[in-house]
Amino acid sequence: MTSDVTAGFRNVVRIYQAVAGEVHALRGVDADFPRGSVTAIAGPSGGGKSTLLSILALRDRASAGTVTLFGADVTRARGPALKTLRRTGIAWVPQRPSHALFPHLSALENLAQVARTRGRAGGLEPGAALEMLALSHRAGARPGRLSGGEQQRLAVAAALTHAPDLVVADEPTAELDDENAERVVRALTAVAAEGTTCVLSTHDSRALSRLPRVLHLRHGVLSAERAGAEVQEADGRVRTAAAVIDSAGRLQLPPEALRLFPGRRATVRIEGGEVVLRAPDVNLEARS
Ligand SMILES: Nc1ncnc2c1ncn2[C@@H]1O[C@H](COP(=O)(O)OP(=O)(O)OP(=O)(O)O)[C@@H](O)[C@H]1O
Repeated sequence: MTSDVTAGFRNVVRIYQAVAGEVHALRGVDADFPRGSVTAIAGPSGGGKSTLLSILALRDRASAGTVTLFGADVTRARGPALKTLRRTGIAWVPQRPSHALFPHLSALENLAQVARTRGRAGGLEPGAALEMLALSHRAGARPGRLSGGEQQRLAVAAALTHAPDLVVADEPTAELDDENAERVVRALTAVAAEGTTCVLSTHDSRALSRLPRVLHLRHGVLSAERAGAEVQEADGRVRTAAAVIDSAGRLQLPPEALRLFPGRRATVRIEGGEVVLRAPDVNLEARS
C-alpha cells in the first residue's frame, strides 16, 4: 500500500455471534480508500455497510483479515494507540448522530470543544462550520433541541472543525431534505479537496449521483467498483450516475434519469444481458 492510500481492507471478515447463530456480516472485503477521495458504500439494508464503516473507524474489530490505516496495520490496535488514532485521526459520524455530540453543550460549544481537543491545522472555525451546514441560527441550541437532520448536520460540522485524515459517516444524508443533503455532500467534497479521505454509507440516490466513487456491498461482499448508470443529458452529453436497487428489486434512479420518466412509468426490456428502461409511448399506452 502506498502513502496515497489512507486506509485499506484485505480479506476482511466480520462474524457476529447472535442468539440464532453466526451472522457473516463481511465475507472477505478488499478495498482501498485513496487519500483525498470520497467513497460511497451503497447496497441493500443488512448488506454490511455499517459494519464496514465501524471497522474502518476503529469502533469495531475484524474477525479476520487485515485493516491498514495511515500506512500501519491497525487490525489489532488497542490501548492508547487505538485511542489516539480514534481521537485525532478519524472523525466518526454515526447513524444516530446524538452519540457523537455532547448533550450538555450548545451546537456552537460542541464545535468549540472539538476544535479545542481534536482540531487540527486546516479545520474550520466553529462559526464557519455551522454556517457551511446552515446551522448558524441554531448555534445556541443543545443537541436534544435539534431535529434529527440538524443533529446530523452538526455531526458533519464537527468533522469539518476537526479536519482529521479520515471522515467516516454512516448515512449522513438519511434525514435531510434535498438542499441539506446537497450541503453535506458539498462539505465532504470540500474537505476531501484539502486531503481528508471521506467514506460514507448511503441509500440516497441524491448523494450517489454526485459522488464519483461508489462501492456496492451486498450480503457482506463488495462487488467490483461500478461507475453507475450512464445518463444522457438534454444536450446529448452522456454522464455517469449511480443507481441503487433494493432487495425487492425497486430501482432508485438519480434525478437526472428520473426526469426522463415524467409519467413515472417505464417499459423494461432485457436485451443481451442488459436492461433497457424507456418511457412508454403515450399514444400506444392510450390505445392498449
Ligand atoms: N451486533 C450485531 N449482532 C448480530 N448481528 C448483527 C449485529 N450488527 C449487525 N448485524 C447483522 O450483520 C448484517 C450487516 O448489518 P449492517 O448493519 O452492517 O448492515 P447495513 O448495510 O449497514 O444495513 P442498514 O442499511 O440497514 O443500516 C445484518 O445481517 C445485521 O443483522
